[in-house]
Amino acid sequence: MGLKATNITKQFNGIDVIKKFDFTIDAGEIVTLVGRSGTGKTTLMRLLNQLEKADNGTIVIDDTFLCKENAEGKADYVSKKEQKTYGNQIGMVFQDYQLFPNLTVIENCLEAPLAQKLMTKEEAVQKAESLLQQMGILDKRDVYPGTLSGGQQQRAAIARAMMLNPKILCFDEPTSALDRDTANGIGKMIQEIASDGTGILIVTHDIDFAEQYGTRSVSSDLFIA
Ligand SMILES: Nc1ncnc2c1ncn2[C@@H]1O[C@H](COP(=O)(O)OP(=O)(O)OP(=O)(O)O)[C@@H](O)[C@H]1O
Repeated sequence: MGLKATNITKQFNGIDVIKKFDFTIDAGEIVTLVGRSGTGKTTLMRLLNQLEKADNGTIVIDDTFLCKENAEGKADYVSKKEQKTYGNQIGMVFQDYQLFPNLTVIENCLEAPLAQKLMTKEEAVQKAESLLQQMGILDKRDVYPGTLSGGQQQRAAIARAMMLNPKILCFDEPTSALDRDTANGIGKMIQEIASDGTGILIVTHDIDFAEQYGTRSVSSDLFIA
């Protein structure tokens, strides 16, 4: 069980960035996506997180499809409602974290589940507090993101991304703005999350980090092989 992307093709301006590529993330594994600059790592992560659309192929998490390859090989996207269901199975932590600056840390966590009416306020607060505790920043629950260090913002972004218990959690360059000690703290946190069965995808240029914390590495040099 986990994420399965099959026969994925993505072009920009008629040029293949990803061509007929198969990719999986199993429950509990930490897949690191490494490779030269401009080879499509971020593009693949954006496809899985609905920020770009695949031209061809199938993307599914467990039994929840985002798109299915049709008879002509094109990616047929499911309805908007079903896309939302898929979206709740996957979370993303952005390189610049993208926390809402005008909301406190806990309000950042509450936003998606309450906007989608997926939890009561009490349930959401309880879940957010427990995640902030796990991330070691419960004392920061009522402050604004701008007052946090980079590592603390990363932890707040992870808590927010985990509010809906995603089966897959993606990180774009999680260590790029962090010193080595802070990066190791995040690496251990990621291992802890994976040990509960969440599948992890990490796009990174940090080879040491990938080797230390990844359980499997995929090279984007293969995307158009
Ligand atoms: N929205 C877009 N429109 C046009 N071209 C794009 C778009 N997004 C990405 N590209 C192109 O797709 C290619 C792959 O970009 P991508 O950012 O996925 O690579 P990457 O491997 O993540 O690079 P880096 O390691 O530098 O972050 C690049 O040539 C890029 O210019």
